[in-house]
Amino acid sequence: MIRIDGSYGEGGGQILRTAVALSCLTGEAVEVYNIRANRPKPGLAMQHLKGIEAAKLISDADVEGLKIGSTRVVFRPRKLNGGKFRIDIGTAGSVTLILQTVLLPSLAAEKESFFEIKGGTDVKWSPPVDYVSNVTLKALSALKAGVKIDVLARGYYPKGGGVVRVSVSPSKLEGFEFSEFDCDIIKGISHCSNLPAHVAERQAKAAKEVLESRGYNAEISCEVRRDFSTGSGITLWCGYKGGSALGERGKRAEIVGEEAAQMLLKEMESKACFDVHLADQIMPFAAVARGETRYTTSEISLHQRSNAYVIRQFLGDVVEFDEAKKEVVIRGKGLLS
Ligand SMILES: Nc1ncnc2c1ncn2[C@@H]1O[C@H](COP(=O)(O)OP(=O)(O)OP(=O)(O)O)[C@@H](O)[C@H]1O
Repeated sequence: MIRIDGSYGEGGGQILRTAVALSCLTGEAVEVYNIRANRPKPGLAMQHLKGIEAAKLISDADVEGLKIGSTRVVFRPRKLNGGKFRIDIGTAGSVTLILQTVLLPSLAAEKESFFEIKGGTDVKWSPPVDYVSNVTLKALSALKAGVKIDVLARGYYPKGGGVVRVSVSPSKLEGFEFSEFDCDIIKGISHCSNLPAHVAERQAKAAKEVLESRGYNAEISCEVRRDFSTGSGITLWCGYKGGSALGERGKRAEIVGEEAAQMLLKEMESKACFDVHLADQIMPFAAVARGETRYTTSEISLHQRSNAYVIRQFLGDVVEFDEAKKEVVIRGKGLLS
């Protein structure tokens, strides 16, 4: 059985998600201990628990330690299944972090998979759903992954209730060399629910002004909704880079727009091809693809290092960091060919 130290690197939820995803895909049982040891409340939180439950569902796994606060989990997958799955996180836990657990193994299932996931679509410390649709999936489609995401409702903190439908086709992933960064036009979505339309409009206008003042063209659409939860946010992207921000009570819409624009601009200042987040998200996919994947990143983060650690336990030394060039080279094992 593969053993993973959950306190490695940033010691957060990422190690657990990558470990469980690779366990489902390879069929190898895994034990993860010291789970989220470096977090103020160590062990499984609801979002992590739901991610493991989702992985259990698609792989018919036998799981030990599946409860809130648990710092050790043993996951023994049986057989990967395609089909229809419904996952209700119950809170505003991130739907995109659930996807980080189930997407990779579902690409290896014999049949197509359809997920309906209910929770937070735009919540702190996780990729906004528009980032996944427009940045993560753009990179995954270069690796030939067949994934489609539809957002039916948005879910914000604290009520959640956002709904996404995701279809995943069995795919033979291939490595890809991502070249230098190139940005023609910045795109974006500014959204709000149960708030006046001017909230989304002001977020978009403020972001556009910042981006245009730096010489970029920006096309930002507005989405004004009446969903179950109340909130707002904006996600911007260009090439393989993104920037986003969320509204909060007492925070002016203009500040939200400016924050997202500044986050994207900071990434665009670097000549790297990927932003720091995409650079960790793509690693497990590239590691199982056939052939080599290469990209530069604005930063070699702890999340990337801990993903490399987990990948090494399952697949050997396939990830290499060139610290000077800030380049990640992944020699894929061709498990999906
Ligand atoms: N603004 C953002 N845009 C895109 N991706 C993001 C953003 N913020 C976080 N992410 C991604 O979300 C994931 C978060 O992983 P992390 O381990 O921090 O989360 P977690 O499960 O909530 O863990 P913990 O609570 O233990 O920190 C990473 O893949 C990271 O790249």
